[in-house]
Amino acid sequence: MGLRSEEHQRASRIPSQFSKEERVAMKEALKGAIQIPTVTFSSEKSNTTALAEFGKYIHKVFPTVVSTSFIQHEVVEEYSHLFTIQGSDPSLQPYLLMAHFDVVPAPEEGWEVPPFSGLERDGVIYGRGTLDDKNSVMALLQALELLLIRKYIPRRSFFISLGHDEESSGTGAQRISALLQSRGVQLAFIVDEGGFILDDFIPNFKKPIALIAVSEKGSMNLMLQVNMTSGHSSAPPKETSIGILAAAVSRLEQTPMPIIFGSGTLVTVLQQLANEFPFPVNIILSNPWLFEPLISRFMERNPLTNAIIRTTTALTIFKAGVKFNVIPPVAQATVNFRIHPGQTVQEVLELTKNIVADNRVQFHVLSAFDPLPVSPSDDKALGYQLLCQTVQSVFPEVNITAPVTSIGNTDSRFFTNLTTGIYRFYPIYIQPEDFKRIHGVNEKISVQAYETQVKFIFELIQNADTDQEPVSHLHKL
Ligand SMILES: CCCCCCCC/C=C\CCCCCCCC(=O)N[C@@H](Cc1ccccc1)C(=O)O
Ligand SMILES: [Zn+2]
Ligand SMILES: [Zn+2]
Repeated sequence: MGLRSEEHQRASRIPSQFSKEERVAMKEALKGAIQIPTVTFSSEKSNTTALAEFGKYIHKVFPTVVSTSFIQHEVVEEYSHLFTIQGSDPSLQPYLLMAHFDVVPAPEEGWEVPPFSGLERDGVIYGRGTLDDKNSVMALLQALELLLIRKYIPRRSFFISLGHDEESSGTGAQRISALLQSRGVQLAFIVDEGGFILDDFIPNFKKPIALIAVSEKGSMNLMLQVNMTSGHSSAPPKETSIGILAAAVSRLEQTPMPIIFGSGTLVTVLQQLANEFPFPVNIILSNPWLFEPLISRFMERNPLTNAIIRTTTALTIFKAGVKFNVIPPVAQATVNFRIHPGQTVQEVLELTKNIVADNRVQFHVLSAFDPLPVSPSDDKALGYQLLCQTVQSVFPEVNITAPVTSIGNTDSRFFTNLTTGIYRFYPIYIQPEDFKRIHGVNEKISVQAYETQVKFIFELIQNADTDQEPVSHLHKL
């Protein structure tokens, strides 16, 4: 794709090379960020002292960003941050880079180092938020700081949105989206957390694959409730609220939602992978419809690939009973569904009621949204192409880039009114065991991976200064 003439790019390009002092400063800045325990416990409870401290911290470590005349910094919804970087060419449509600095809780059990210590061991920084998502927050500001120090003036305007409550599906990013909308902003594209460079994941396949998420699964939190008469445990009824509810949720767990294979990004990934395998795997992968049962059986075995082919059902909360000799009148359970792009909230609700098939069980939808629209990934999709171009230059060993659907949700879902091009991508290698560390124990990032993430943003911002305008796309579903 002719994003911009090579000659023009070369002339004004700032090389992504950082001095030893800069490299030390950037890793120390990340460690400092990890040490601020910006924990979101629930939508009602977060560490607001830490959230405020984080705001002061970014002022301290990125002095050039906050003092540059063409950058406006606003605090939104008390703790979130919006940076507006005014480009020199107002004819170019702006874009948005997003991340969040709240983190999920990290009880110390099982951690090799305290989760908020930011300790470095053997070239690896440990701590909650090193992958999700303080690394991205810090890399965005760090890359901008380094560009500004080198007197870089962007041509294309852009925004940096740093949310404070992504982990509780809060309002920080929503308010930033509303603010941009009230200012009449339309964006060329958005980049948020999500996809990554998958490494050593597929058996007997050693090549890395850059997965750029062009959509997100939908979600539903459904509360199931059973009310029965309470009483003395010495003369129990034949069935209790707990027993009926336990049987209902067990049926849900034992009856996975149907496999939906047909549409969208999965077929594209498989077809791209097909070229990399010898006979007969190449034939199987390039004809996914024909070999659907075989491929599905293989994908079902791994929780990550299983999540790609169906709506998932996760039993996450179970509440009943207060005393060993009292039959509780009420039992409640919450089920978290991640909805495949081929289904809707309504369809999943109906299927769930049919699986439970017990009219003593009541259903209460606590929160829900349908799968997100699919952003374009063709050769005219500016955001997607810029990410591919930057992957190629920063990770020359990665030859396969493919669009996927994110199995988790991101703050970018609140921005669908502002653009059709929403891409979710961490420019880092993730192996299966790293994936478990996100929201798990011993979350960590190597110093080298973090430096490369900064380099990626440094390059992406410069690549975005292309004359190319995005072609208007309708959302594909
Ligand atoms: C052929 C190989 C295929 C392998 C496919 C792997 C595809 C993986 C794609 C994306 C990875 C997902 C990254 C997860 C980022 C999600 C961040 C997150 O945890 N979000 C929370 C947000 C949330 C939402 C609603 C309420 C509270 C919090 C989440 O989704 O739970
Ligand atoms: Zn995250
Ligand atoms: Zn998260």
